[in-house]
Amino acid sequence: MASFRVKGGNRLKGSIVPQGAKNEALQIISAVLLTSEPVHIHKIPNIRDVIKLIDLLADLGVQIEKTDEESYRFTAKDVNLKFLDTEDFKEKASSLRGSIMILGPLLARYGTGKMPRPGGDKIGRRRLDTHFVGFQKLGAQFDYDAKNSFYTVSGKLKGTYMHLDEASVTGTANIIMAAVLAEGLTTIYNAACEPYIQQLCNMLVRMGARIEGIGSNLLKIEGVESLGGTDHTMLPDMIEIGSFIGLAAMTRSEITIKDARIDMLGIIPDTFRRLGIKLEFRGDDIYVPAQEHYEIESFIDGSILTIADAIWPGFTPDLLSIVLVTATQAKGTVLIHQKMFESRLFFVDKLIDMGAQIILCDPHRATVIGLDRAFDLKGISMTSPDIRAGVSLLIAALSADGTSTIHNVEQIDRGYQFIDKRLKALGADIERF
Ligand SMILES: CC(=O)N[C@H]1[C@@H](OP(=O)(O)OP(=O)(O)OC[C@H]2O[C@@H](n3ccc(=O)[nH]c3=O)[C@H](O)[C@@H]2O)O[C@H](CO)[C@@H](O)[C@@H]1O
Ligand SMILES: C=C(OP(=O)(O)O)C(=O)O
Repeated sequence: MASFRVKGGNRLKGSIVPQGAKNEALQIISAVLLTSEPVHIHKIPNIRDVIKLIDLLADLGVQIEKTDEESYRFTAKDVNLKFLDTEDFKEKASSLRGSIMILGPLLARYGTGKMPRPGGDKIGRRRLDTHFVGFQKLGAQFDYDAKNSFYTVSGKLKGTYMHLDEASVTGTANIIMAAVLAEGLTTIYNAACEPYIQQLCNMLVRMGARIEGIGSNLLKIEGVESLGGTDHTMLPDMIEIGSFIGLAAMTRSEITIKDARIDMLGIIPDTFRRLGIKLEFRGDDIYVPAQEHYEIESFIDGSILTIADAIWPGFTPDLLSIVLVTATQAKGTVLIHQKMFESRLFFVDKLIDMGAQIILCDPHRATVIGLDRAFDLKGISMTSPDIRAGVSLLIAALSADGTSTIHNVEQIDRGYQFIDKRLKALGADIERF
């Protein structure tokens, strides 16, 4: 188990380039299984979950060539489906959430797909019903071996109308990837439409898929016989961008986030602005000036601001922990409402130990009463429970008085590329041990 030793209090300064988006990469890399032709993908983040997925594809027989630091060419000509029956597959596929998205492509192209219960953050119940109900609606047979938590889907797919019970991100991606090769028209209503999904759809269209409604919650997909190769470049990771905004505000730092694709950030910049954080758009860069104080807005009627997660184009749940930690040094009060996940707010105990004023109202809601720098948080020893809580604790530690130790930073490495090295380059005092 790796750890970070963080000496807080340094002001950071400089420019940082966001990595390619983690959750987009997991979809896009899965989609290479849909074609026998080469798919050349750029801006692939060098993070644990993505490396694990690439390894899984290599085990399945996909030819993989690293063409530069952040680019790989994938050719899924001869896929070895026997690997799906091995213990090795079960172990590897169950170690990340994103692996679930190889199911749709395998089912569509080979008529069969298997998967153990996938891994990912332990942040509450994470059901997969949307994925499997969608596959079944497309005509697939579904079997669940409850004893071994093993899912199997098989059959020839036929387009249909479906209204998803929830706008699941990975569920929508999986169903889209199945439908592009199904016979006839598939209509997906209540589809997720995150930038990750838009990017996936745009890539599939370049591969020859016929998809209408990209960016909306109503997708119409006319199945085609086969798909060809393409080139694809990942968007900058919007969750990293939000994390850097929070980090800059908490540590009174002046940071420029380069090439942020501001047009794809939705409500994220305005949500940080509601905490009182000043942001300037300079071309496609986001400049965050050093800020001694920032004041949380109230609603127009004077009531306390609530920041809640919602499906896109609402505010992503993956940034709520970062908003929460950032609010601890703001002036004012905010209610953080994590609607989607049940166990994502428990990390606030550690912030409370550091001196933050937070009331955990219930598993979904926490009220943060900002300290307005009346005093610094103090460094403590803590363990990173999940990827975004981990980064929030890192931000708290970097702003704190004294030294903190954060254990289990593999959680952070799942989604933030070389984070210690990149923050050190901005002046952070952080050691991995
Ligand atoms: C690998 C990957 O891409 N992971 C992301 C993906 O996970 P993932 O695709 O697993 O998440 P889902 O979108 O399926 O669901 C997330 C949670 O929200 C709930 N839910 C979802 C939709 C809805 O309309 N109502 C509702 O309550 C689900 O029951 C679940 O508890 O999307 C999540 C939601 O943005 C992100 O936190 C994860 O980082
Ligand atoms: C919850 C997340 O990831 P995963 O779905 O891979 O667990 C996340 O990226 O914040």
